Amino acid sequence: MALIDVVNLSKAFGPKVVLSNVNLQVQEGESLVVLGGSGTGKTVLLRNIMGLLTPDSGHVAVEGKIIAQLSREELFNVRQSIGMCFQMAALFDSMTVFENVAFGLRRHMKATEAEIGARVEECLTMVGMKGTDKLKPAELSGGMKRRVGFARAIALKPKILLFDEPTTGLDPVMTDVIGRVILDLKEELGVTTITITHDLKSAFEIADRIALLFRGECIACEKPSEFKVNPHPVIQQFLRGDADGPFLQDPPPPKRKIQEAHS
Ligand SMILES: Nc1ncnc2c1ncn2[C@@H]1O[C@H](COP(=O)(O)OP(=O)(O)OP(=O)(O)O)[C@@H](O)[C@H]1O
Repeated sequence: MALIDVVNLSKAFGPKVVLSNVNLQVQEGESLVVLGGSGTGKTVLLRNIMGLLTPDSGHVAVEGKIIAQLSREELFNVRQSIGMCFQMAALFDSMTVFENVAFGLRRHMKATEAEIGARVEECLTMVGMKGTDKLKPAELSGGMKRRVGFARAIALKPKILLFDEPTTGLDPVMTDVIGRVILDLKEELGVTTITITHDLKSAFEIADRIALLFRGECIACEKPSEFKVNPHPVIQQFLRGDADGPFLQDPPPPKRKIQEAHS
């Protein structure tokens, strides 16, 4: 049985169909990377997995439990097993790094201050942020903020980690650092991960399998080596990062000659 099972998932907002019959299975310990153009429903997929959105049809099951059918208490328990790493880290600006990482522990665990302190230090060490506990988010770089967000997400020892565009806005070197941190977390903690990214280099490093969403449908979900050579024109255009091809709904502006562009 897959740990995360997305079955014929469809979701629309008014007339806008965002996800249409999406099927994805993620096995325990596996790392799935979800690619897709802007606005193709990648975040909507994660929000359905977390039970923050309800499918119009189809379902998401986590450990065999259909998310949309759970009671509040059951959903709360399933969410405890999922660590969410939000786009741009989403830290509480008024709190220190320590308080940000301790936040979930204080709310969900009956632990002494010493136990909380030890767990916060352990999590910060795991993401290479030891010694930053007294800093405020404003004092951190973008990459450091993401790592603190990861530390907060792993604090409650989740079985599943969801990363929503963990490298957006970071330079290529920091993007690589974040990719390595995700790999380390997966290996050290044995967690199952779903990562949404636009960064192909990290995608190929992190993924056991890569899925591509296109116009609401999942058009591929396969090993990186298979994905790379999949002849589907949308996949090949996405890999090339080329404006010409079937990927864009509207045709791209015509290519101008270099001379014209500089005149
Ligand atoms: N709660 C909502 N109400 C109405 N429309 C929504 C809602 N959530 C998402 N959408 C729409 O669904 C579409 C897909 O959004 P989503 O955030 O999943 O895209 P994405 O693939 O994650 O894009 P990006 O890569 O740009 O972050 C968008 O057009 C968005 O406006």
